[in-house]
Amino acid sequence: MARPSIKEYLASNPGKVLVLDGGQGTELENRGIDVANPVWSTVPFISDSFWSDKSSMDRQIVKGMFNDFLAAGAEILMTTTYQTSFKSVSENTPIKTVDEYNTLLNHIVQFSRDCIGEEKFLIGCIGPWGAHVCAEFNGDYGEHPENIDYYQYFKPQLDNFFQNDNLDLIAFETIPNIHELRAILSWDESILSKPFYIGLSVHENGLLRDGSTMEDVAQLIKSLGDKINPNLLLLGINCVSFNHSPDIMESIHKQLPNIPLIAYPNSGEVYDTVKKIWLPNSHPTFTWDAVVKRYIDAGARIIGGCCRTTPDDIKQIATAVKKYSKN
Ligand SMILES: C[S+](C)CC[C@H](N)C(=O)O
Ligand SMILES: N[C@@H](CCS)C(=O)O
Ligand SMILES: [Zn+2]
Repeated sequence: MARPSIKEYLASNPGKVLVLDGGQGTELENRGIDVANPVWSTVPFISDSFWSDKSSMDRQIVKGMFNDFLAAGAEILMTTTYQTSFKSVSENTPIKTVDEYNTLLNHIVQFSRDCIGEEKFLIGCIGPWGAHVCAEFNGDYGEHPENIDYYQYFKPQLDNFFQNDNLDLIAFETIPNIHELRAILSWDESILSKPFYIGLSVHENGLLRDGSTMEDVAQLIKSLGDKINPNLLLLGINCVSFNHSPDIMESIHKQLPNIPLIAYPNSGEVYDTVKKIWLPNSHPTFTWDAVVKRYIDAGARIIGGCCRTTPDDIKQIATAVKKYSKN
């Protein structure tokens, strides 16, 4: 394989900070794909023509997105599979069986690998239960979040991703609820058998979207002691407000100084879950230069952008990473 294991790579290059790509779903939307759909950014991959017609418009758009993130400086990119759980797909598309679902995931991963080449790292992206019920920004998992069978929900996507050698790292992204976090952290190497990370969805006030504090999160992790899955490579935040993200990163680093961090905030706009549109909020007062410096000082090893960030944002991140990391 052309690539080293990401775990070994990060360990043997302690000053290296990898540049991640930007908001894929919103970038596809910027380029004309209508993602206002129950499977959100999975939508282009559902049509047969994406796979049968090599010159299909959607195929060119997805390829163009990867090319532009690469050209901007991304060194690690993800599959566009945030809302591609078996439950979301089987309830909302003509794909109904696990076999058909595995074929879909295999095609998406291979297509993504072909787009980025053999040298770059590829992340298998898994959105939270909150993506399925559109609660990733409020953490509202109903009256008994502790009773949700998270493993059952994630299992088909995990089973596929963990056996696919094209994927270097698995992402549990935009996790807004501490019960879901507890469930993921309870799975050992027999379930999570290669490197993974967890991206938390955190409110502007620094609380997990369900109201849990970063102290609660840290306590949960510390309570695992040496039972923590050694494949947990990084912890961090994604799709949180750009402006508030450095404070949140510093708070996590203070609680958990030994865990390598990952950060990829959104633009600071706010998602309207009913209309499925982005509304302006606080305008950025910081620059990527300032934000990236603070992330690196707080122990970030992977930095990129989430929703509504574009190749231009990734270019600015890459420049700042070069300036502040000991690459
Ligand atoms: C990260 S959000 C913008 C993804 C889309 C959302 N789960 C929805 O279904 O509308
Ligand atoms: N990986 C997803 C994140 C959604 S919050 C995307 O970039 O579209
Ligand atoms: Zn996002």
